[in-house]
Amino acid sequence: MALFSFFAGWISYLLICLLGLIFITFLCFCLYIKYIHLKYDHIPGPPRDSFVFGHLTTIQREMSNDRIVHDKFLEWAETYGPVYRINCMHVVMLFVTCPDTTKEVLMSPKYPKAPLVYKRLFNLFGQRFLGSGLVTAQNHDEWYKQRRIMDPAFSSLYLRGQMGAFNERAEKLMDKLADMADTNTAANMQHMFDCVTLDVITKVTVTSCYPQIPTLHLHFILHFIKLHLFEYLTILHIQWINERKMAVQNGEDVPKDILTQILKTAEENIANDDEELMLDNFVTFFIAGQESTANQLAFAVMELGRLPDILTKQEVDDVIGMKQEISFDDLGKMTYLSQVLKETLRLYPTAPGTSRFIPNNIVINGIPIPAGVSFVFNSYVCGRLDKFFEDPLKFDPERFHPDAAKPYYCYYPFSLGPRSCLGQSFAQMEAKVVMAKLLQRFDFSLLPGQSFDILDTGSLRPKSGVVCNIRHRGQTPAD
Ligand code: HEM
Repeated sequence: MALFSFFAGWISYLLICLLGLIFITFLCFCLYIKYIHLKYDHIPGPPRDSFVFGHLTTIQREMSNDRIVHDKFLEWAETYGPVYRINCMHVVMLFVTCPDTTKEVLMSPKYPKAPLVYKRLFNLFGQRFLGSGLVTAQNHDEWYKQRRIMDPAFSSLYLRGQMGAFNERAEKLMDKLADMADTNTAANMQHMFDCVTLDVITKVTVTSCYPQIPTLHLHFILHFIKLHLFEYLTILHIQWINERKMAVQNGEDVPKDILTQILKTAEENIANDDEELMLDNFVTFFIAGQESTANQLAFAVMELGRLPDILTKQEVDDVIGMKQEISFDDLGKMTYLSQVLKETLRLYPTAPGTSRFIPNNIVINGIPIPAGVSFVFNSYVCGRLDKFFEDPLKFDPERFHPDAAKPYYCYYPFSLGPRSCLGQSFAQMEAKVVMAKLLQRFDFSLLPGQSFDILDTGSLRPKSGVVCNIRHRGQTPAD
């Protein structure tokens, strides 16, 4: 009995100590939050939901209520101006729409990507995801080394050489659409574009290994990728990487494709994690190279389906007529189609923003910003602010007419500066080839009753899937 009371006494004593410790830790954390509030509260921003959680409750409510959180960020930008503050516990994020600050920060290598955001992409669901690949690399020197090596695979010369791949893969999609037109089957265009962009990135990344792929069904791959992304990519990529390494070792003539460049990034990596870096970049290119372009195409078809008065067909007919093989020079001549694609990304920036860590004091519009904070540059918000784009919700490709004034640091769907999208030209060439062939061959109309809402899964995509009736050009609906 005495032994029991002795232990019970000790356990209660330990519990009291533990509770005391938790209380003191919480108190210190609250004091730190208070200090952060005092440091940044002179910056305008919406009222906090609570002292500890800051604006997290509102943000989570927006996300869970099937709305897109970027509309809330837009509402706050309209209310609080070119820089406003968001608190998430002890973290402060500043949403910046001031063009001069956007220029100063994004165009400079001095401001690294915000660790808070990009460290989350290192792993996903406990698995290594983008790791230290190009999008997520934090250290400037390590990133620069990778970027320098990857650049040649995205040079204009190399991309010209990829026109065959873009044409061939887009042609496969057209065949599928022709079947659907013949059988009067509605097409989920988002799904169609998901397949074609996966097909293209696979073909272009691993030119020589590619013949193995057609045996796999692309729809199946897409589903599988979504469920078991990392495992799938890892197995496939290790196989491709090993085959290419062997080819290099045997002195074979290897293509200068993305895979060869990825192998080089690892060769030059001083840290000894070269295998991991290769896989990181492989996953990075598959993710970055597939979804955002597919979503852009789907949004473009959605808007063209909504607004049949936007006439893209005449230009396509004039430039490519009946020919199947679109050339690099043809792409440059389809300027109106470029305007349509640019306007699509203004309203629907499929990768909606970027962020930077600010290690020094800075002033925005006369407001002093103390060092140690992250800036968020949100292209969805900028693209929909009427101070930058008049009547912003109107889809109007004339905004990007070659003679129109260029938007000044308020339009950046591919980000800006040294960390801007490496695949921008690749993506827009691919999108143009697919759209030009689609407009050349088919008329499409949206199935009635679909919403035009946006689904935010990190990248933005049309919620409805953009389901269309497809007809051969000139065929009347009753044919
Ligand atoms: C419509 C299509 C695309 C859009 C809207 C887009 C948008 C972006 C944006 C906004 C960033 C900056 C991300 C950030 O700062 O967090 C980025 C980076 C990047 N994108 Fe894209 N992208 C597209 C297509 C592609 C394609 C097709 C590829 C490759 C084949 C690609 C490869 C990359 C890479 C490697 C980076 C990281 C660049 C670096 O930090 O050096 N993207 N992209």
